[in-house]
Amino acid sequence: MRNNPYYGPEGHGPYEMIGIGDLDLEEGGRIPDCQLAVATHGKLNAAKDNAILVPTWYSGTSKIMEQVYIGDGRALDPSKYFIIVVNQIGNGLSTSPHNSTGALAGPGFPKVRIGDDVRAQHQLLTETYGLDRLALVVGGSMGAQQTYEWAVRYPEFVQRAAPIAGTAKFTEHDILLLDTLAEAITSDPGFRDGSYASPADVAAGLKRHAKGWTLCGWSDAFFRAGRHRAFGFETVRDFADNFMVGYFAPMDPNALLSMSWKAQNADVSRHTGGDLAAALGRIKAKTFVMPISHDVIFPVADCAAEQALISGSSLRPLVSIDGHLGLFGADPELLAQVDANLKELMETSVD
Ligand SMILES: CCOC(C)=O
Repeated sequence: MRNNPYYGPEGHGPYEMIGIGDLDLEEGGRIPDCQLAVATHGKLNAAKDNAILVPTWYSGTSKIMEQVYIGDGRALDPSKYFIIVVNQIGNGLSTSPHNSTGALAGPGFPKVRIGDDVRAQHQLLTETYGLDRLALVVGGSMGAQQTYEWAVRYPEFVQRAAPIAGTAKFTEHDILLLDTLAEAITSDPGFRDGSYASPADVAAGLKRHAKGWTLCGWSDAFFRAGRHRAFGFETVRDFADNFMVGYFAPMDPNALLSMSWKAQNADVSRHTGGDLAAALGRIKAKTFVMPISHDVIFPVADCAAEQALISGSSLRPLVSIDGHLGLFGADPELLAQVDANLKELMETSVD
């Protein structure tokens, strides 16, 4: 499926495409002429010390980060900071299965790791913007995985880190969860091992994928409180069959599967031969670990266990019955807690 119309500036702009040359991948593949879709907000100051990096999460793009987290008066305030939102490789805007050609197209797209994204982002920031540090790296879910990778891989570069609703090493439970969600797609005969002509051919698989995400992305309390009605849907099934199915239906299955594999294999202890404590011990950034109270994918306990291994860090649970997809910003109290913590973190001086 070439150039899925869902992934364009109309729905996700403005952003610019920035080439970083050939990207050799940790798994052995190579992306020739790798293109990153980048959205910036605000201006880089003369000292080049007001830059904030915001990576993107699974299924998301720079657009939702702009809509939900960035604005005058917010913690991520473009009038104070130069905010760089980089779309992860494989998310449909940056180099991805549907916009690649030849052997890389569709099912041929190579395995991309979190570390590949972070190395590509580091190259972008140093070459395009001339940065030698980041005031903050902040991201949700897979954005948190990239935040941890940044803080471990480039400890001198990252002054502050705010992983929201994510972990540095994906858990066994979560690996099984994403296997199940991926199989919901690949078990659709219309998927044809990734050689489908259009996402519409994989509608049944994407629908099952969406219903799985309905179960793990929100919380039982969210539905019990009738929060789905805030989205305009009377019943839980209506919310699942319309909002969630409608969300995933236009997306490229190979892009989703590329990001899913990436998420499953997120593990900063790759830097230290499997020693997670040693990897997290490398972090120099002032770190606020910010799980969401009712998140069933990245429970507070999983995030707290990692936070305990990061010197000088602070556990800042965000209370919201919305669960993991509280990230989408439907709970204003969650966003208020995010901003209060990020503002406090940004006021924390770093040597
Ligand atoms: C499992 C990763 O989920 C997101 C939303 O990134």
